[in-house]
Amino acid sequence: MSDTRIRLDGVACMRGGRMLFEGLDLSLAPGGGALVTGPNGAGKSSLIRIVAGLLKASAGHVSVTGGKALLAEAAGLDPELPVGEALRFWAGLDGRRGSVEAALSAVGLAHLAPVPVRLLSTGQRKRVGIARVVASGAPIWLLDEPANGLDHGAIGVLGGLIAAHRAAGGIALVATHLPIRMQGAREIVVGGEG
Ligand SMILES: Nc1ncnc2c1ncn2[C@@H]1O[C@H](COP(=O)(O)OP(=O)(O)OP(=O)(O)O)[C@@H](O)[C@H]1O
Repeated sequence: MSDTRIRLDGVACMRGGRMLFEGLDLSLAPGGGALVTGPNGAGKSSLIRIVAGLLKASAGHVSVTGGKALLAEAAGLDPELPVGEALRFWAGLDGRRGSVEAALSAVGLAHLAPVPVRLLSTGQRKRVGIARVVASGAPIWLLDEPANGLDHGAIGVLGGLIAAHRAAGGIALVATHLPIRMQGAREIVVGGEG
């Protein structure tokens, strides 16, 4: 993961004719983390999408080196499939079908592997989304509101997974309006009128 890197220079994001943020610089090397906070509509998700390559910056330069795993609102899991199979579909694309069981255990949901995705609660669905990121093996985690719907214990588990990922040389960029513990992380506050 040594050449893994995120670098933003003077990045701006304009949406719907409104400047959400501009002049944003960010440099994350292996082990690095950044926490993006700000009110509703400030541009947290937009920043994650820019780094994911799904949205073009209005100005500035974006450079991302390394495989990315994105956790967004839509988990992209087939509602009819059992949880384990739904995760194996995605992990299989990365040649990592064998990593699903451990990833489900990491989020404390190994027992839900045979249960159809559509039967999951909100928090369980989010945790399965986190398992999908863990199973991907991607060095760069882009997490958009990963704590939404999680109980206190699960937020602690999430913090531990992010810390372990960074300790192993990964990078985490996390947008959240809930407190998530990320030691030594750069804090980015995006403005906005809410
Ligand atoms: N496709 C789009 N076209 C125009 N404007 C958009 C589009 N998508 C989002 N926006 C606007 O961009 C702004 C920022 O949205 P974004 O989802 O990045 O905010 P956020 O900080 O993640 O908000 P929240 O905390 O509510 O999730 C909002 O005002 C939103 O209405």
